[in-house]
Amino acid sequence: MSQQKQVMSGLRSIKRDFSSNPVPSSSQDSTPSSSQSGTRTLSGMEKRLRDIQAALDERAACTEKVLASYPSSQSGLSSSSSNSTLKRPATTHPEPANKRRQLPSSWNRDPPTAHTTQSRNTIGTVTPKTSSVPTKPGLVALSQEQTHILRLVEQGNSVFYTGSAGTGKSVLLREIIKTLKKRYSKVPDAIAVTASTGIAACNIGGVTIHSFAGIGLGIEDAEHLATKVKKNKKAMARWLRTKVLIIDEVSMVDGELFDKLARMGSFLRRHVEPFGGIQLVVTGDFFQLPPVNKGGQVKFAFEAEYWKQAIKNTFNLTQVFRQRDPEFVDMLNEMRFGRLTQKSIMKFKRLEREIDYEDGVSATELFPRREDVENSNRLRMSGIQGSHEHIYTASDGGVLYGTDQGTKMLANFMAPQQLKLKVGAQVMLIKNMDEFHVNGSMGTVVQFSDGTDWTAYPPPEEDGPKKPTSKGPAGNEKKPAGGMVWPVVEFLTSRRRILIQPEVWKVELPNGEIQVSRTQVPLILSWAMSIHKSQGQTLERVKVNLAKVFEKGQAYVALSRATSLEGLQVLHFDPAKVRALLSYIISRSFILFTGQGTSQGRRME
Ligand SMILES: Nc1ncnc2c1ncn2[C@@H]1O[C@H](COP(=O)(O)OP(=O)(O)OP(=O)(O)O)[C@@H](O)[C@H]1O
Repeated sequence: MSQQKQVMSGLRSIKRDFSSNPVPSSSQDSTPSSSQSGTRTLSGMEKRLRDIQAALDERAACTEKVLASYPSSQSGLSSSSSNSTLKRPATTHPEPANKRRQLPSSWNRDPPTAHTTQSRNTIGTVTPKTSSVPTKPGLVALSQEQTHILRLVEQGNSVFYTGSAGTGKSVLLREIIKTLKKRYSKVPDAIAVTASTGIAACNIGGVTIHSFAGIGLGIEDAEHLATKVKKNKKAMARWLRTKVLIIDEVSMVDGELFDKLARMGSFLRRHVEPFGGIQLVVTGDFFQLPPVNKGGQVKFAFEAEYWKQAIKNTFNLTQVFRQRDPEFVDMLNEMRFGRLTQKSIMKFKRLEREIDYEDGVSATELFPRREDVENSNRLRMSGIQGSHEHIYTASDGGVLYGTDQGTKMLANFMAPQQLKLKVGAQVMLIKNMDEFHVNGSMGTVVQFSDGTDWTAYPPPEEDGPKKPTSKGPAGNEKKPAGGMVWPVVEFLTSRRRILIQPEVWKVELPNGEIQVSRTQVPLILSWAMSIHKSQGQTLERVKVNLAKVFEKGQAYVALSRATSLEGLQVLHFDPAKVRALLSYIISRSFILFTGQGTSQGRRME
């Protein structure tokens, strides 16, 4: 029975009930449950929580009204419901595919499927034609709550949706972008896809919010910035033509910046509403990485003056897809909300053990600093003896190529400028290929080949003549004279050997102008990875040394990348480390918008 239980996270309210999830006195709890508040004198903080709860209830009621107006027959789900409350889907969700937050260029070329997302193969493999290409697991059917949000966006509503790690925010965002781009296919520049940071922007094929707005560092006040934009034809055109502004990883958007953009939009578009009436689609998890603190007090976007006015619909995705073990989901949620029970603390501490992976593919160690990542990967590479090193140098381009800005943008790509590989190197795929080989899939380089004797995957014609498949044993490198050779990777989960050829990444403005592009083999060394780059990633084997984690939110981001407790090793677990961001958020009452999460998925009623 428990295996059938859907893994849920988060509430849409603080009206939670801890009776089935008691928090012992030893827990890290600092926020009262509302059930307690009615029975004794309320503290100042409790009163504040209660007041904001009342305000939140009002807003939720408004959102529910909008939902209720949406006809259930359009949900596209078998278990559609006209009930305004977001319900748990009636059916068990399909097998989650390991995907990371990225919108590969190949994604856009997919034929549109009704509210399903499917990655597309672009790379060769040795898989013989007879092995049928599975399609089902790769089809990610949006859950009911994801579909509701998509519908609201389609109806032109400004929306902020959040959810704990692994609740499918990125999957939904990809679908929203795809749907909107299709709808506005005849209106150039209508959809602006942006994110708070370069890395996050690259992951969704967009630009940074600064870049979109044309504000440089954005230090001046809104009036000055607007005057600056007026003198910049391209930036001005973007502001005027944009119909929908998408902002991903909003937790890292500074509240002051949000207000400046809101005001700029009003000036530039001569429209009294924040952002000049542009529809907003904002997503992120405020419990993950916060805005970069430039010395002063951090102000989150939800604390911005115009936040409430700009975004009338707030949602919390509750169904966790990344982790399927309810115990792990609960542990992560306790951590997210700073309510770690003694039991969970002990459980996390027990994850210090070494894990011996018999297949030789070790866990990806997540580090806060890039230098540690590079050193770790370099050390492991140099430990591989007797194998020739292949160096792949990226081919870069775009209108900003060669400028400082362009160089910074290129540095945000997951794909490195120079990729050094050997037979035996542990790698991670950084593009989606098919349902089993996705961004985040781990494997080992087993040989290099020019690809002449490899079949395409999936085969172009089911009944066509079979081409010979490469059967080179691991380590048997083929180097045809004068030709390029590409790495062949044996993937951990599928056990398939796939020839990996270059792919293209682009930073593109809404008008289609390519700011920078990079063509590179879509692999990175994966013995180690930075926590920043891991954000949005789904990893089966993860190792984190919490003694090295220093930034707020990093511990939660790092640990929540793992799909299971079995594949997670945690060194120096310290509950204090994971509390840091929470105290930030609680002090700003954001918890009220997200609530307590459990595997049961309690919601606002
Ligand atoms: N509707 C769905 N059905 C099945 N699997 C899904 C669905 N939505 C998301 N997933 C899967 O869940 C995993 C996590 O999804 P995703 O990366 O979108 O979550 P997220 O909320 O963006 O996480 P994070 O905040 O940690 O980046 C992925 O493997 C994704 O394929």
